[in-house]
Amino acid sequence: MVLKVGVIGTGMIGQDHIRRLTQVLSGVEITAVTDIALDRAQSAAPAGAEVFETPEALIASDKVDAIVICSWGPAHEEQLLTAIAHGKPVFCEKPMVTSEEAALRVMKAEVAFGRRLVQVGFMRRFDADYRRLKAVIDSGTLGAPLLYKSCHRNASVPEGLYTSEMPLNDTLVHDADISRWLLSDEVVGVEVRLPRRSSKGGELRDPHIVLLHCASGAIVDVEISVNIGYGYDIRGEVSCEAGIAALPNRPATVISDAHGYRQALPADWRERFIEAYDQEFREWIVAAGEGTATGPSAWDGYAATLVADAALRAVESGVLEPVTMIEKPALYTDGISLGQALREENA
Ligand SMILES: NC(=O)C1=CN([C@@H]2O[C@H](COP(=O)(O)OP(=O)(O)OC[C@H]3O[C@@H](n4cnc5c(N)ncnc54)[C@H](O)[C@@H]3O)[C@@H](O)[C@H]2O)C=CC1
Ligand SMILES: O=C1[C@@H](O)[C@H](O)[C@@H](O)[C@H](O)[C@H]1O
Repeated sequence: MVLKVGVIGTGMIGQDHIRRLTQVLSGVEITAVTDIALDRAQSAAPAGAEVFETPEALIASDKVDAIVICSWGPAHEEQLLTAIAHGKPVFCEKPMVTSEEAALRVMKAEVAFGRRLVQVGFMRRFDADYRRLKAVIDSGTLGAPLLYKSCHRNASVPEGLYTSEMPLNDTLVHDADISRWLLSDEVVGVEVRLPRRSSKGGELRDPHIVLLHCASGAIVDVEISVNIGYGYDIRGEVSCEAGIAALPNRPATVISDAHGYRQALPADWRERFIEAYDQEFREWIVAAGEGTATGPSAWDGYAATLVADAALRAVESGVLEPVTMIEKPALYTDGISLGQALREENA
């Protein structure tokens, strides 16, 4: 069976996902696209795909079995709710939504539907290096994880379009999600420290140091730098009781010249995570073909949204801001996490 997919939002990542769904992966066909900029949808539409004027019309169409949302974060909620109302599996780029209330509405709709339909685009979980790092931590050979350092450095962001909230509600969400997943923990509090402001990026608040306090007591130390200039540099190192486990540097040709030994860095997320996005969609196509979703869920989207909200509050307050989650609905229960186990043990 070939999965018929409609894509909403044909900007940078929408076009990259259209490329992988048409040129790289099998078992899938793009039958529909839409964008508020209709001319962009028209030029991005693969041969044979219909260009719809609205997301609602695309989602309702019988040409579409499943949806891929690549519009801007604030537009995601309405598009997710429409897809759920039609009972169609939906892949939604991060951030799932941009407020706690919106995340609760999406989960409520999915829970009422009674089956998982939503997969959120936290592609790091599909990256082979992150998967190997998690396997080491889960094996327990290094003992309990105590600290995780996560460096998230973008070469540049578009001046004016990328606002001072976005390092926290658009970029940090990846670190929040990967930390919860790697450490099998939950974030219970967030602090933010603002170092000297980078002169690149005008009025943009950059960089940020964010401390995520986890239920187990582990602390995650995140550097978000969005105008680092030299490339897209993603690092991660977990300090455990009996050793350290770290992401390797990406393999690249070693150049020797008058400047010494060098290895190229990826330019941006498309290059660094190319295989991760491919794998994320491979797994999505299988689940969506069965009328459901696996991988990062609406619950994970909710958890990351709470961290972003707390981080934005922490910038204003300068103190540790608590993160309080609702009880996990049974739809999202996939075994007890380490954080939950420790909380119960300490109760
Ligand atoms: N997982 C990842 O690594 C990445 C995720 N993203 C996420 O993907 C989303 C899109 O990001 P980009 O492609 O970089 O942005 P972009 O600005 O290049 O593209 C967004 C597109 O969505 C369209 N759009 C916005 N609102 C719409 C609506 N209500 N209905 C239909 N179309 C609408 C815009 O006209 C634009 O063409 C964002 O949520 C972003 O955070 C982006 C880059 C990497
Ligand atoms: O999701 C992404 C972008 O939207 C975001 O702006 C970048 O900071 C991230 O590194 C990238 O993965």
